[in-house]
Amino acid sequence: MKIAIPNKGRLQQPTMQFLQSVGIKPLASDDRALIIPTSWEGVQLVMVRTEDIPNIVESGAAELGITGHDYVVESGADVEELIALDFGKSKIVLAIPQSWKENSVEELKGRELRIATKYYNIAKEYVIKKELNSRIIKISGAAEVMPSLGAADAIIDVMSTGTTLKLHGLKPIDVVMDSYAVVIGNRNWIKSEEADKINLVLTMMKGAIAAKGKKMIFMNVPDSKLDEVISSLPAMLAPAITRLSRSDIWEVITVADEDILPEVIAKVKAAGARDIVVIDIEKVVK
Ligand SMILES: Nc1ncnc2c1ncn2[C@@H]1O[C@H](COP(=O)(O)OP(=O)(O)OP(=O)(O)O)[C@@H](O)[C@H]1O
Ligand SMILES: O=P(O)(O)OC[C@H]1O[C@H](OP(=O)(O)OP(=O)(O)O)[C@H](O)[C@@H]1O
Ligand SMILES: [Mg+2]
Repeated sequence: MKIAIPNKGRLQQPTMQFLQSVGIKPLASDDRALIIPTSWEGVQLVMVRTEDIPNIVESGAAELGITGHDYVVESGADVEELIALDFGKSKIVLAIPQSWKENSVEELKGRELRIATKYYNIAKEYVIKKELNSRIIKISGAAEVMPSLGAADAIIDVMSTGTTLKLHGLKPIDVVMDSYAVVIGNRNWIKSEEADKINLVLTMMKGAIAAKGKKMIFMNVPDSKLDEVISSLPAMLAPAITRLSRSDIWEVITVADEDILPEVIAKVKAAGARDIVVIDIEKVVK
């Protein structure tokens, strides 16, 4: 089976890291190779442009793909968005020159606008919905420079921190949509001969996401301290407890989010836990 992934750009590195956490590791091949075998027998990565991935997956040339939600909508491809990922987060915004007095899209009604964007279809639908008197100018990138060049009045483009807009004398006045990286699938993947393999890949992807930032904590607790240690754990952490053979020591095992780890360790240690061991969790398959 094939997974189409970005061969360059913003999503490339985080996609590779995500696949690594799933256990899908690219095997060394020619740097220029666009189809790469992986450590999972029968799973190949197809390296293509982020914006082409929805159409490639719709065609069935790759069963799965990782791309941006914005490109799924823009392409109009009939694919399934299977898993939302926690990277590639951005907003597609309408931005106008800072020097304009208008601060909302409503105030732009009636004004003639040329909007430069690489999201032609998204922009088209947006200006109709907002009843703007606009002409959409399709460009391939560097939208932020178009207003100061005089090639457009406004833009619809990706914003994350807003630094690029500010640098070019622009201000966002409306969010057209939120975007994030997604795992997409061909509509007929379930009928594919490789459905079992695809299903396993999806299960492992969800497992890696569920495990992210989660730690397993083991500790030894003397009989006399057990109640105190258990009650010092945050309420949602339901621990497993086992008595160590032939001793008055209990082993207490629990799972905690990374961000509350220091607090949990400090509390259980103060309550009498010893030999505290913390282990990364790789997958949580439900
Ligand atoms: N600053 C950003 N922060 C987070 N996500 C972003 C950012 N910029 C773009 N993205 C997201 O990354 C994906 C690809 O972005 P983009 O269209 O900029 O292409 P790129 O990967 O940077 O390649 P190119 O070199 O063609 O610009 C899109 O889904 C987009 O929403
Ligand atoms: O709001 P900001 O945090 O400034 O981010 C927004 C910028 O990030 C992206 O560009 P990228 O860095 O991917 O470079 P590119 O122009 O080569 O695509 C996007 O196209 C914007 O230009
Ligand atoms: Mg970019």
